[in-house]
Amino acid sequence: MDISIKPNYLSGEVDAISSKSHGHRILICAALADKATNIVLEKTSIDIDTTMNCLRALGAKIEKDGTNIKVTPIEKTNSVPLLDCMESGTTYRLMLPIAAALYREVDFTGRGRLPERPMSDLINAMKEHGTTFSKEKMPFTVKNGLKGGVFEIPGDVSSQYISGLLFAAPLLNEDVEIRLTTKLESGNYVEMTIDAMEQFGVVVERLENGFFVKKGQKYISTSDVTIEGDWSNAAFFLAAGAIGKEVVVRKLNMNSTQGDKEIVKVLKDFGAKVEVGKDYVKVSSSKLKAITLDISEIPDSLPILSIVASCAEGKTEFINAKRLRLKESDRLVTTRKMIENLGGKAIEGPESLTVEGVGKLKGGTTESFNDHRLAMASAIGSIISENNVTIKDAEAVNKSYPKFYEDFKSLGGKIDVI
Ligand SMILES: O=C(O)C1=C[C@@H](OP(=O)(O)O)[C@@H](O)[C@H](O)C1
Ligand SMILES: C=C(OP(=O)(O)O)C(=O)O
Repeated sequence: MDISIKPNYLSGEVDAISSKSHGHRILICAALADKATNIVLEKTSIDIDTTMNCLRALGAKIEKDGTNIKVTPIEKTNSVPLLDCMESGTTYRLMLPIAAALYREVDFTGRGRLPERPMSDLINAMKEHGTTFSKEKMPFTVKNGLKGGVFEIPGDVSSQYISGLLFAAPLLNEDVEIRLTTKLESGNYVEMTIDAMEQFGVVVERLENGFFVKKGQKYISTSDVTIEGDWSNAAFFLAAGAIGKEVVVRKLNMNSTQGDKEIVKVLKDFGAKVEVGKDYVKVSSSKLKAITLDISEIPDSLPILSIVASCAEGKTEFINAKRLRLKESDRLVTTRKMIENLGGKAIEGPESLTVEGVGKLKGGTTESFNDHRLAMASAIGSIISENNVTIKDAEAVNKSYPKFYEDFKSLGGKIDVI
């Protein structure tokens, strides 16, 4: 689907959708627990549905009734489960150690760029613990289970490796220590994992250089869990406020462990007017100034922040961005191309992106690059464009935010499908 957006300010209020990252984690803990858990999840996305389907393949029962989801824990089957991770990195890296711990044999497959995204450090760490893989890349068959002990793994490729090993740890018969061989990046996502595990009764100890999970712990079902609002996706509309008129995003948890709640501070640093309420954030524009931002802890915010940077006086530098190349697209390349396609200026470094503030973008034709965050950032870019913005393959938003264009229109956005 290609769409054309007529430049127009967005204004008004919108509810944050359910967090993809929190959703994956609570579904996983519920599927590994001792009895059924009820989860309230406002809206799913392809990635959350993908995790649900993988848990079903492992033998969990997941029933949806509107926004209520009942998860009945995994009962192992005699067949060889097939886990299709679609294009979800989180599903793949979280489910691989879990599935290997539960089943003697399990098949994995995936689509799009996912089989090419990094996995070798996790695969090698699992091989050291007895797991065998029919091939180095999906589709493959995983056999022989997973043993506990000490896992050595880098922390600067994907934090999802660590989250996956942590989730699997209580399923193993030995203590598990995860020893980081580099500094941990995207560390808040690991905190979110530990938080979810603790909510289900599993204690994770933080070591100076890693994590420790004592053997013999069990996931224990908790009372109803509501999936919190998604800060990574709220960021798109909060940014719309910063470059346009007043926008309010509701249903956000100010005490969330989601790293992307940092958007509040970042927009303030750019100079936007930001008001934080009990469960909402209100943003409106002011004179914006360029900043230098270490993006390593909040990688998913780069595409939308580059749109904000296009509006800010001076050159904004996004540094420590090497892992941006490992996402649904190489986001240093695709974010640069998006800005260029829309008539702005961006310079790509090996591990950085510099965006020059140009005030207004020209608009024009860009594409999603099959990356939801690029499609959403381009749509928000239309606000500061002189001409219409055409986005090719705009349906990429379905990966994390299927009702993005609906919400965009509810705030006054003007979209035509072409
Ligand atoms: O664990 C998670 O839910 C995620 C971790 C991050 O990935 P990396 O740890 O690979 O940076 C983030 O980019 C991704 O969108 C979601
Ligand atoms: C990188 C992302 O997701 P994943 O790694 O789960 O594919 C994302 O949502 O931006």
